[in-house]
Amino acid sequence: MSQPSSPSKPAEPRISPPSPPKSAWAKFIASFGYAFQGLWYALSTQRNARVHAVIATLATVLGIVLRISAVEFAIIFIAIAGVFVAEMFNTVFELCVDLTSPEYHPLAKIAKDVAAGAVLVSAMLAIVIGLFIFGPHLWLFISHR
Ligand SMILES: Nc1ncnc2c1ncn2[C@@H]1O[C@H](COP(=O)(O)OP(=O)(O)OP(=O)(O)O)[C@@H](O)[C@H]1O
Repeated sequence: MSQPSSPSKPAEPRISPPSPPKSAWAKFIASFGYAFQGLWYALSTQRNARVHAVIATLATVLGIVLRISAVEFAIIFIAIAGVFVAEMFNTVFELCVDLTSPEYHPLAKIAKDVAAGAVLVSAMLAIVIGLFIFGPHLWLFISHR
């Protein structure tokens, strides 16, 4: 088992402590703000999340160019969201592990590796879905040229 030379240090979040919102509405609105801060943290610190964002944009443009159906778009968006959600939970696990086990620990390794494996499963499923949806459209597009 190879040990990391120094376990990864999570990027310090540049998020100032929230001041407690007053009304129920203010709390509700603030919760959206916190969620967007989390989304921005994942996109700005995780290279894989940015790669997923680029692939998701390309898949959407390809869907428009190939005029895939609404149902096919819905399936593509579900696949895209699945990969993003897996990547964000992977980030959560990495941060929790780094917080609780900054030194090397076999269980920390397993936790991080399993979380990364979940992202891999969702990405492989997205590739299969992409092949099933775009494959026939691309075939028609190419064969009619
Ligand atoms: N505290 C630790 N104890 C044991 N092994 C660790 C520890 N931290 C990291 N590792 C091992 O190193 C690997 C890489 O860890 P790291 O935190 O850099 O994840 P990563 O997938 O490279 O992160 P990112 O998605 O941010 O690039 C983990 O999958 C795990 O095998």
